[in-house]
Amino acid sequence: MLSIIKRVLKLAGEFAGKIKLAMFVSFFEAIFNNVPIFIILYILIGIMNDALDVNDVWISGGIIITALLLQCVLKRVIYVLQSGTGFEIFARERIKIGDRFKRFPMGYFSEGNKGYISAVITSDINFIEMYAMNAIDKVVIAYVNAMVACIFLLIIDYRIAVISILAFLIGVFLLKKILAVGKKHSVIRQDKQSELVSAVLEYVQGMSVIKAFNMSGDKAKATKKAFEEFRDISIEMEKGFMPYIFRFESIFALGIGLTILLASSFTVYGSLNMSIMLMIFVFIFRIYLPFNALSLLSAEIRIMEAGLDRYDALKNIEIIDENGRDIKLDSFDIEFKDVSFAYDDKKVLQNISFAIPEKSMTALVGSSGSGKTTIANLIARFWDVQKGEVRVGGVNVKEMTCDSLLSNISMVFQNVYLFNDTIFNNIKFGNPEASREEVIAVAKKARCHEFIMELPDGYDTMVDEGGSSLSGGEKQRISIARAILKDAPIILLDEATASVDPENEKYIQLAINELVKDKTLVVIAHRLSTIRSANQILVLENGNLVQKGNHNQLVEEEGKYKDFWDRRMKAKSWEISKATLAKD
Ligand SMILES: Nc1ncnc2c1ncn2[C@@H]1O[C@H](COP(=O)(O)OP(=O)(O)OP(=O)(O)O)[C@@H](O)[C@H]1O
Repeated sequence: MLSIIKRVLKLAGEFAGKIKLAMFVSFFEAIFNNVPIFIILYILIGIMNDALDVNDVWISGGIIITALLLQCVLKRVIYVLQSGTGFEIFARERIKIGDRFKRFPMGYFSEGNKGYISAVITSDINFIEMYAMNAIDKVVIAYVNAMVACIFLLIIDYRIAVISILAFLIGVFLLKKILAVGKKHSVIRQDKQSELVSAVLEYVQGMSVIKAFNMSGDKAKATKKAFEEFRDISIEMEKGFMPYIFRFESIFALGIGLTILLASSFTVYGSLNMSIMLMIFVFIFRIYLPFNALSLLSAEIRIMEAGLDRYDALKNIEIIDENGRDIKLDSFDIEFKDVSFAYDDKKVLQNISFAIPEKSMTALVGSSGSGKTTIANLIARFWDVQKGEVRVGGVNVKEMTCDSLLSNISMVFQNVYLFNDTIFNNIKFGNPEASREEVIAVAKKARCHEFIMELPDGYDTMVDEGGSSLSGGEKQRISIARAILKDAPIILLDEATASVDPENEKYIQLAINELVKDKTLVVIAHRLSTIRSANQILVLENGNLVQKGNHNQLVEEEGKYKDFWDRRMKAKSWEISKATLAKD
């Protein structure tokens, strides 16, 4: 119970002072909460012993009203101190973890982990921010009430106090057990919840494929299985701690019963005053009832603890640039020195070496799966190489922070992602400081302005998540506008292979021409004209660099490139003759 308070305080950082102050005030609020009961008992005893005058009654009434009013004031102070604190803490934590995500290796963002991340950032954190402050309050009040009642019982009759305190200690022990059992199950339950989120995400994201291939049955089955597993573990969890809840409540029932029996017997046998007996009857409930409330709260606390465990685990994922420095580069050449790389066990690049001079254009060519995208990803340090070095501007990328490296790089890839925001903000993402005029100027350069102006709200038109409301060509031009705005000296570009209509292709090419002026350009090239105009062509095959040189040099050599070029030229002439035949 107390551990959840410690953990929330640790997480609270600069807000910890406010929470501690709220706890301190809660302590007094709980004390004032007991005052009316003492006074009522005082009045009762006075009346029974015929020892109360009107003055005493007035004073007692005054004390009760003052205590109740003070309690209201303190409640208000607690509310002011606590209100919004949970939301403040977790808004800050979400921003912090969001920043950290940028520094995780890309490999971490697998489908399975996406579900895990979503579950932690949404369900787990939401739950904690909603209930943490309330839980802290209830725990403090329960402990203070029990403490006051124990002290009171010790003062008035040690025999009864021993019984009550014993039952109370056994209850605390059982409460710990309930939490331990609950925590064990909560971990499994929350893992199942991540699996459930992954399954739902995959089901929804893949809906177009599922529909196209009529697979709704199979995929729905997987999602249904995830729902059923989640249901089963939730039921198992309830069953797991039910015996302990039963024992916990039984011990307290036994404690209350025994105390009442003893107090009545002592009174009958004359060793206890009747008024004291009455006080004991009242106070015995003051010990047990708050703890009973805590047993109910234990369900919330164990979910919070498991959520905090998962959040801590997410925060402790090793970031890729732990030892990186913010380095400002003076030059923007790129070098691979004997680089080997594998995705987990899958070897993808073997002993690759090449140099890309500043402000030159290098085309990566090779069959599908030969490792072209991987090379681009390694330049941006989305992953770290296992052997060799990737150097940018003469500096090993492992020595830099991701932010300082990526400030020099723009990536324009085929699978463009647009955020669920306005077109304007999607472009501005390239440079958050840019003015509206600058955004419009780059949109014009990227040949987006015309189609944006035809949208219902122009630049303020909302884009659906992922950009699904725009065509592939339009999305790519927006991503080029974003990159032009960033104005990074290094451009990593994946030319479109997907067939866009000739009109769109012309516009994309014009946009790219604007983007790459005076830049170090690495292009995963598919168009023959791009390949031909590159200063350097790197030919890859199964993760090996098999040839390098410019077009004129490579077509003279026997090898992969000449085969590839001859094949492409043949295909092109075949396409031309087919078009001529069609015209004839
Ligand atoms: N995240 C990943 N995890 C595991 N394997 C991967 C990952 N990304 C790529 N691969 C594998 O690495 C190899 C090289 O992939 P890469 O995307 O670099 O090739 P490519 O030449 O760009 O292919 P394409 O032209 O089809 O895009 C492939 O076998 C691919 O399946």
